[in-house]
Amino acid sequence: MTDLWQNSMDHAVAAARRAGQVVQQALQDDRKVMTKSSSVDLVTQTDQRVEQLIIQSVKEKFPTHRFIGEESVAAGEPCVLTDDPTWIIDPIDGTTNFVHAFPFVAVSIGFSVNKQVEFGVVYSCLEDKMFTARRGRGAFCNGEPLQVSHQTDIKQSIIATEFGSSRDPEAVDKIFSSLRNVLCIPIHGVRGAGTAAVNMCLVASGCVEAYYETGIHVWDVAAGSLIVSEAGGVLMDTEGGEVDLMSRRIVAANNRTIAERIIREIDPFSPTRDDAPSKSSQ
Ligand SMILES: O=P([O-])([O-])O[C@@H]1[C@H](O)[C@H](O)[C@@H](O)[C@H](O)[C@H]1O
Ligand SMILES: [Mg+2]
Ligand SMILES: [Mg+2]
Repeated sequence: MTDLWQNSMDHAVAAARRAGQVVQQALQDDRKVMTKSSSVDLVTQTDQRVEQLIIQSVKEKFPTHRFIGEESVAAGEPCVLTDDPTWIIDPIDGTTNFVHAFPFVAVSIGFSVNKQVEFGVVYSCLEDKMFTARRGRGAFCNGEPLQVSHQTDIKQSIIATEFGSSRDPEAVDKIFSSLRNVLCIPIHGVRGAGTAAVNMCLVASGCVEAYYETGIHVWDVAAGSLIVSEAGGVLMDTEGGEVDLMSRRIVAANNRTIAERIIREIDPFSPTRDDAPSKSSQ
C-alpha cells in the first residue's frame, strides 16, 4: 500500500530539525521576551521566526495544505480544524524554558486529515531527540521503537503535569487541588519538563506513567497525542471519555487503568476552547 503522507512526514522531520538548529543558535544570543494573553504567557522573536520558517517551507512543497500555528493564531489567524490536510505547529513548546535556558525545548508538528492526526513529530532539540509517529505504524525516538510503561498500579507511578500559564486564582485552585489529590493517592512522584510535548514523549517512552493538564492548546498536544497512542498509550478527557484536542484538557497515560484512576482525582474545569468563535488568544 502506498503511504499517502510519507512525503509530508519526511518534510516535517527535516523542518523540525532545521527549526531546532535555529532554536539552539538563538539560545546563544539575547532573547527579547514579549507577552501574549498575560504577563506569564511568553513569546520571543524566535517562536515567530521558527513558525514562519516551517510554514513557508511547507507552502512551497504542499501549496494546498492548511495551518494552525500557535503564533499565527496569536496574530489573529483562525484556529479551525477542517477535514483538509492541516499542519498543527508549536514552533517552540516550552518558551518559558527557552527564555530561561532551562534545557527542555521542543518543536512540535502534528498533521491532521479528516480531523484525525496522521503523523506527529516532536523534536526535543537540546536533547537531540526526534520523536515520530505515523498512524498505525508505531512511535519512535531517533528511530528506536517506543513502548509505554506496563505499570497498572498508580501507587508505583510517576505522573507528569504542569501549572500552565493561567494565573486566574480559580483555575490555580483547581490545579492545586487536583495535584494534591493525585500526589496523596499516594504516587511515587510528580514531574514536569515545562513542555507538554516532551511530557507526552516521556509517557510514550515509559519514563512516566501519565501526563495530564488543563489549559494546553491543540498545538501543544496534536503531535504528542499520536506519539503516545502509537506507543501503546491512551488519551482521555479530564472528566473521562474521549479526548477532544480543541478542548484544552488532556490525560495521556500508559493504559486505561492509570488514566481512569487519575481522572477520579482531577478537579475539572473548562478554559475557552481553541476553536471558540470569538476567542482572542489566551
Ligand atoms: O507556550 P508554549 O511554551 O508553547 O507551551 C506551553 C508548554 O507546553 C507548557 O508546558 C504548558 O504548561 C503550557 O500549557 C503550554 O502552553
Ligand atoms: Mg506549547
Ligand atoms: Mg509554543
